[in-house]
Amino acid sequence: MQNRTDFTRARRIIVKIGSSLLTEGGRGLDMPAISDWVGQVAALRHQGKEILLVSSGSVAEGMCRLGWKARPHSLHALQAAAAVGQMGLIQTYESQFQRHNLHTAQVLLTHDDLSDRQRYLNARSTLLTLLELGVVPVINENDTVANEEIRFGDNDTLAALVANLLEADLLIILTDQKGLYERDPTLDPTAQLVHQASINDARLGEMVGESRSGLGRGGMITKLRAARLASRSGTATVVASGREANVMARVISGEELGTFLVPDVSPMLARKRWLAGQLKLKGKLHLDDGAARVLREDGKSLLPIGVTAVDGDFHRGDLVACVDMSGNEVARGLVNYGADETRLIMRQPSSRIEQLLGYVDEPELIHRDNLVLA
Ligand SMILES: Nc1ncnc2c1ncn2[C@@H]1O[C@H](COP(=O)(O)OP(=O)(O)O)[C@@H](O)[C@H]1O
Ligand SMILES: N[C@@H](CCC(=O)OP(=O)(O)O)C(=O)O
Repeated sequence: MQNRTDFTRARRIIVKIGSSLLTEGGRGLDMPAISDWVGQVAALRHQGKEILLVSSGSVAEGMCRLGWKARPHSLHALQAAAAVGQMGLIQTYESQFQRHNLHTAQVLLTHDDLSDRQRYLNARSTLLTLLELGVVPVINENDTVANEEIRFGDNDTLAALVANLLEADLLIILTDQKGLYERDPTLDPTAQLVHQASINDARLGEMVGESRSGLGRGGMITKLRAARLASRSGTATVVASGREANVMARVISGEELGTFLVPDVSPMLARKRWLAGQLKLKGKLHLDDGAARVLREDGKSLLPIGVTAVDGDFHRGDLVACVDMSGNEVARGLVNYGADETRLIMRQPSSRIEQLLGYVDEPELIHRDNLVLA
């Protein structure tokens, strides 16, 4: 997505709503505002868009419920506030989405969940299943177990990691400013809004500053970093004001709102780079002619029935090569079953996986989204 007009084609969209917006100056959740954003998400969902909300606000709401005036410094006090506040946050979203006949799901993640290969696949499958079911996932950091993160409280990064996890088309970061300005507008009211910039533009780093609201955490620094991270999966980022009327649909329609941080690669190239770059091959799957053909020609997922032999010792989430009957590499990808399990289910239809293993993770051995052709 290199132009705003491309956003009309965006199908999978992450919307991040920051603490600075969600809480009315520390006086608890801003219910009318939340009701409005939920209405916007619901309208997009009813149009067939897949929307995931990354919502902050647990610490701020917890502080309000506990009657605390200042953000505590102790990690455990922050974690306690987050645990109390998350209840209010999720209750609010659930009741608001119910009015639009939509189910929500609470998903609490830590950064570790997304760097561990196995948990990465689990999180991905769960979120994709929720989207297929028409549910709107409401994601926040799992503050009860996160330690460093809560101190920096950075849901911008979490939203970018979710964009990577699901190869989202678009990440919309809603905050209390109209976008990214040349300088912090709360310090310099004459600063101009940046409408569009490449995420590689080195000048951006000099423009962004920290949060000064006392509620938000990362300021624009983490938003810029998040946009760079999101671009690794080819995801485009727009930073815009959550107070702008009907902001989500207007951004998606291509209207020039906020700051568009243009990614430098296409999603496909990004995925290839990612698979090629950070992972070591852990094993090899030998494919029969039919499987090699559907992978090469139809871009299909690899099913166990097309595998004739397995080399190596690998686990769910590891990178493996797929070779044809002459030993030529067809593709490589992240495997859904470990080597021993794969040996049990190879040459078998997916319908037999449960009978053979006692459970089913996925019907595919490698999902096409996790597969890159050689
Ligand atoms: N160049 C900039 N443009 C806009 N805002 C900036 C910039 N530099 C720093 N900021 C600060 O970032 C704040 C938004 O970040 P933050 O408070 O963390 O919000 P959120 O809770 O939405 O993540 C703004 O209110 C502003 O003070
Ligand atoms: N998980 C914390 C995160 C706070 C946070 O990241 O805030 P921000 O990115 O400034 O919106 C919470 O819900 O309060």
